[in-house]
Amino acid sequence: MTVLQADVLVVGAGPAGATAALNLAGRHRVLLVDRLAAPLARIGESLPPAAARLLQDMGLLDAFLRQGHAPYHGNRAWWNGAWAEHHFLSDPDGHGWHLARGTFDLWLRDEARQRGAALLASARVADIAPDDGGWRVRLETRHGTCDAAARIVIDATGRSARLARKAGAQRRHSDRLISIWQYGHERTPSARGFAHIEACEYGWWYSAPLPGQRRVLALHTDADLLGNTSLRDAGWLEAAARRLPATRELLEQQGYGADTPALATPAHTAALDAAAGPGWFAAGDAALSFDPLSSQGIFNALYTGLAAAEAADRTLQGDTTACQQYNAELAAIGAAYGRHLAYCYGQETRWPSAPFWSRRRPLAAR
Ligand SMILES: Cc1cc2nc3c(=O)[nH]c(=O)nc-3n(C[C@H](O)[C@H](O)[C@H](O)COP(=O)(O)OP(=O)(O)OC[C@H]3O[C@@H](n4cnc5c(N)ncnc54)[C@H](O)[C@@H]3O)c2cc1C
Repeated sequence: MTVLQADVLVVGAGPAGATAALNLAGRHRVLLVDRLAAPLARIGESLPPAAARLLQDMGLLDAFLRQGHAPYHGNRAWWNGAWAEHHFLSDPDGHGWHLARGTFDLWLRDEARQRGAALLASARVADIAPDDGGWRVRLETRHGTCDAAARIVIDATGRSARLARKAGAQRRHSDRLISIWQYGHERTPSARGFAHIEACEYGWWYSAPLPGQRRVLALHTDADLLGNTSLRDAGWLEAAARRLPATRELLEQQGYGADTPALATPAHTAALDAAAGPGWFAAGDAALSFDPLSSQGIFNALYTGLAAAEAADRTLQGDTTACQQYNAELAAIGAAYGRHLAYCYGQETRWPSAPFWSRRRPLAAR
């Protein structure tokens, strides 16, 4: 059997994996593998302003700006019975972006390839085992099974954290949040470029304008709080959104009409007990998955993809401290995120005994 040889094998070509690969390519032999032929259309489109600095540092900003993503000027939230607005006008980095997500993910994947990473798409990792100081990985492709050998692996498989768990790391979930979402069109183009959020007794709603007069609408609630029949009714999500005072007003103003089926996707907070070990690093959602209320998931994927690339490079050069430092950095990011999230949920106090909100109250306040 042919064995593909690489210094670094990156599994998962989402934002984290593609970023890790493009930052290592040219310096090392990089193999980037993804089970999908091309990224899927998916929710997760609000990119905060600070991402511009990261993209600039990686030499990607000019190409990114040519892609026509919609400007994201801030958030408007109906939270605790009042409007809270956060404008990026005062942000030194300027505005953020509402991404055409498929275009963005595909472009990053392509950048990795152009910088010299070998891309193997439609290939799934079936097994991984330590081998000769590195790793041997079994890949299932459209043309059959093949093996890859690498000195370092980067797990960028998203929420499944497939490789890190195989390497012995444990993934800890903090809640059971899910998102039910769908796309639609809007008759009136969104002039303000704001993300909209509205809290309700069983969770919170989100909507954002997308390029091309499109809009995403989503409900975030705990999996056990969603009625069994909800998803079987095609019009349920939009009808429920139109019963909420602030979201109804937004959808009416924009002339929104849903035109895709509603899909459910996991959106819980989770983290690995270790984000790296001997010869492996986890980046993006694989290491730390964020509640979408934070709007930090893609930024975190870019940041940790870059950090994992740097740690892998140092390890290949014989630095034995890179793994430990990476773990410490990710633990600090996780702790800061946890404090910020608890603060945001703690600001909504209208339904203290509702399961969704009481589960999110700090232990000391219960
Ligand atoms: C409801 C919801 C809303 C969100 N909204 C936002 C938002 O507004 N802003 C924001 O910044 N973030 C948001 N996010 C989070 C954001 O989408 C993720 O944080 C981001 O996609 C993480 O990137 P990643 O590369 O780590 O993982 P992913 O994007 O999940 O990529 C993982 C890749 O690994 C591949 N893969 C998985 N297993 C294997 C395998 N065994 N073999 C080969 N390939 C494999 C997959 O095909 C995929 O391409 C949201 C998330 C959810 C759930």
